[in-house]
Amino acid sequence: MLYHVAMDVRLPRDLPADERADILARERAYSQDLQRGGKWRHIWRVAGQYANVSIFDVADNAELHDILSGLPLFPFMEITVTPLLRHPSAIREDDS
Ligand SMILES: O=C(O)CC1=CCC(=O)O1
Repeated sequence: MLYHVAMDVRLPRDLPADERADILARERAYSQDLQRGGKWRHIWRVAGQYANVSIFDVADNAELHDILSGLPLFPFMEITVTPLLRHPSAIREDDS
């Protein structure tokens, strides 16, 4: 199943710099591992915001929840999930 996931990052201003750097490094590694595995298909920065829009390709709601709740930044993000399905007018064969 495909999901559109919007993540808004809200890191506390008083988070110590070393903790911030550690969380961001772990977030990057976690995300890139899932991208290599094909479950995190796309990640886009939202211009002008500390936010991203991502497309996940996972088995079901439970797998998506496990992935999202495992994000090192999970405690510091507002996440909005929108399930997707193929549009009847779509012509690309590789987007479902
Ligand atoms: O910077 C972000 O948008 C948060 C994030 C999610 C995966 C990643 O590497 O950074």
